[in-house]
Amino acid sequence: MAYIEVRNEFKTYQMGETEIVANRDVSFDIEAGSLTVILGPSGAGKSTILNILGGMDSPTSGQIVIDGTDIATFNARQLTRFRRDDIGFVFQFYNLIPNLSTRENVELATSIVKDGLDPVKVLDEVGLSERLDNFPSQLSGGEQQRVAIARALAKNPKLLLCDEPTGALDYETGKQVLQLLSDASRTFHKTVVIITHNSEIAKMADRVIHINDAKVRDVENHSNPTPVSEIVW
Ligand SMILES: Nc1ncnc2c1ncn2[C@@H]1O[C@H](COP(=O)(O)OP(=O)(O)OP(=O)(O)O)[C@@H](O)[C@H]1O
Repeated sequence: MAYIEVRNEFKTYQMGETEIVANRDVSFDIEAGSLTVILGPSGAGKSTILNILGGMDSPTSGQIVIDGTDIATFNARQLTRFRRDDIGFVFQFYNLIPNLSTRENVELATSIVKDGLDPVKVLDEVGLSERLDNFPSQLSGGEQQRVAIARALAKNPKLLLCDEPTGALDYETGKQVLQLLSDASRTFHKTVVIITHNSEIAKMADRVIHINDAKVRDVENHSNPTPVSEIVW
C-alpha cells in the first residue's frame, strides 16, 4: 500500500448556475519519503489537489488515504488536527507574519505541535543562523522562502506540501529553494509534493503527475531523478 492513495477524487464548485469541475476522477499514489511533482498549466486543478491533500479542502467524492486513513471522511475537528500535526505547507508568497522575527515565525509553528523540532537548529540547516532576529521585511525573497521552509519542516510533518514554491523567486534563488526541498526528501526522508507549471523542475522528482483540464493525463516515474544542480530553465 502506498503512503498516499488518491482514488477517484472529484472536486466541483458551484458558481451560481454553473458547475466548475476542478478535479475529475483523479487517482494516483505517492510513496513515503519520495519527492513528487504535480505538473500542469494554470487552472488545471493542481492547487485543488494540494489543498485536498493538506486537509484545507474536502473532495466532493473519492478517497484520500494518507498513511492508512481516509481523510475524506474527516470532520472539521479531525481536519484541523491533521493540518496542525501532519502537514507542512510552503506557499508561493511565503505567508510569514510580518511583525515576528525569523525565529518567532518558526517558534509559532512549533508551539502548536507535539513533536516539533528545535527552531534554531532547523533555521541553521536552511542557512539562516545569522538572520534569527530579522523581520521578514529585512530579508530577501529567497531568505523569506527559506524561513517558510524552516517553519514547515520544524513542525516535523509527515507531509511537506509546496504550492509553486519558486514562483516569486529568481532563477538562482529558486534553485537554492528547490535544493532544500530535495534535501528534505533525500536526507530527511520527508514525503514532499511540489506543484508547478515548470516542466524542467519536474525532472528532480521521483514521480511526476501530469494534470490537465482537471484530469490526470500521465504518471511518469524517474528511477534516476536529475539533481537540482543540473536542472536548467
Ligand atoms: N473556491 C473555488 N471556487 C470556484 N472555483 C474554483 C475554486 N477554486 C478553484 N476553482 C476553479 O477550479 C479550477 C482549478 O483551479 P486550481 O487553482 O486548482 O488550478 P491550478 O492548476 O492550481 O492553477 P494555477 O496554477 O493558476 O494556480 C479553475 O477553473 C478554478 O477557477
